[in-house]
Amino acid sequence: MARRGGRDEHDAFARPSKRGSRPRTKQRPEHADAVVGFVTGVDRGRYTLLLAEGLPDERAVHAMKARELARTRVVVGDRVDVVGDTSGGKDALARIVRIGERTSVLRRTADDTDPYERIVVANADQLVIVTALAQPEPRTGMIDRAVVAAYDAGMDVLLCLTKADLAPADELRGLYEPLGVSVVVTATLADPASVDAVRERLRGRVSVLLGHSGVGKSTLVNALVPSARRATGHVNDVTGRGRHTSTSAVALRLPGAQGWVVDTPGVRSLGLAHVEVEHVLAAFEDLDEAAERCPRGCTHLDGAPDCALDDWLAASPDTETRATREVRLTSFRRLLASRTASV
Ligand SMILES: Nc1nc2c(ncn2[C@@H]2O[C@H](COP(=O)(O)OP(=O)(O)OP(=O)(O)O)[C@@H](O)[C@H]2O)c(=O)[nH]1
Ligand SMILES: [Zn+2]
Repeated sequence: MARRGGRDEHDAFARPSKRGSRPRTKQRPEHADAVVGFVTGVDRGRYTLLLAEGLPDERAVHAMKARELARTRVVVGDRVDVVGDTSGGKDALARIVRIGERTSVLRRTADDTDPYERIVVANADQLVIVTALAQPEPRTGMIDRAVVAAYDAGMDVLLCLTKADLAPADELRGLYEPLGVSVVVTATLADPASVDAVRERLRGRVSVLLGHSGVGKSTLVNALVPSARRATGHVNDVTGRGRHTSTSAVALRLPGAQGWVVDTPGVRSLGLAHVEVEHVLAAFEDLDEAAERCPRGCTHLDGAPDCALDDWLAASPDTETRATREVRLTSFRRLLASRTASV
């Protein structure tokens, strides 16, 4: 359900024609010489971009935002137009003049540590929820919430269950597959070949990796992108933090330009205050259709008066369909309920 493509606007920007089809206005300088860059890193107002991705003149450049974008946030995954010194030389500094329309926006809600709602990553296709099968024990409340955040953002979900050498995956698989979540099981250290299934699911896509400290996310990232050399190890008992000092997201390219993984070392939870039920519902075609007959403002939760999802279940044509629908509805309602659960 993640929308790929949608690059037309950017292609238009990249077109070298000086007589572009867009009107010139005084407010918005044309910047006909702008080129498109992909934001791979953000560090205190300094952006790292990849230009001419996949072309012979592909290069990384550093850039700042143009003054007119001072109040606009640029995040990892953004496609931006840049002007100025785009040569990619060591001291070259380009200028971001426009941000491309975003196909998806993964947000985190304001919380105790950060009073602002923020966009974490733009234009990602899928959220990879990295969860250990043991050490630490999986917490389904956290997984549910991440699924909600991804569906709200318009992203697919891949549940990556790590440390399969320590515990079986059947139970979690049974909980999440009915929600349309793809599941892969890995044992990165004991069985490096198990990572191939993850690689397969990442190919050609922009994927955000999200996981709690100690689940083996850095170990996985290092297996996927050996040049990344993410710090791995145990959690600091005193601070409760991992060894990472950086907290901003960074996009890492899979070998052979087979897609991007965005690591989010500082993001421990996404927060769901901004989530709209309708966005989550849209990820479930069958339920979405059935819910068209719900009363206005229906919460679709268990016991919601006249919720058409109950009628949809009751109208199952046979026992097998009923069993499938029941699992799906129960799982969906569990997801919705996780929005307001305290964790
Ligand atoms: N048994 C087992 N241990 C693993 C596996 N993958 C990683 N580990 C171990 O789990 C611990 C945590 O791994 P990391 O990769 O550092 O975990 P992380 O999720 O990046 O955590 P932070 O570094 O705190 O963000 C390390 O001691 C790893 O060696 C696995 O497949 N099986
Ligand atoms: Zn309803």
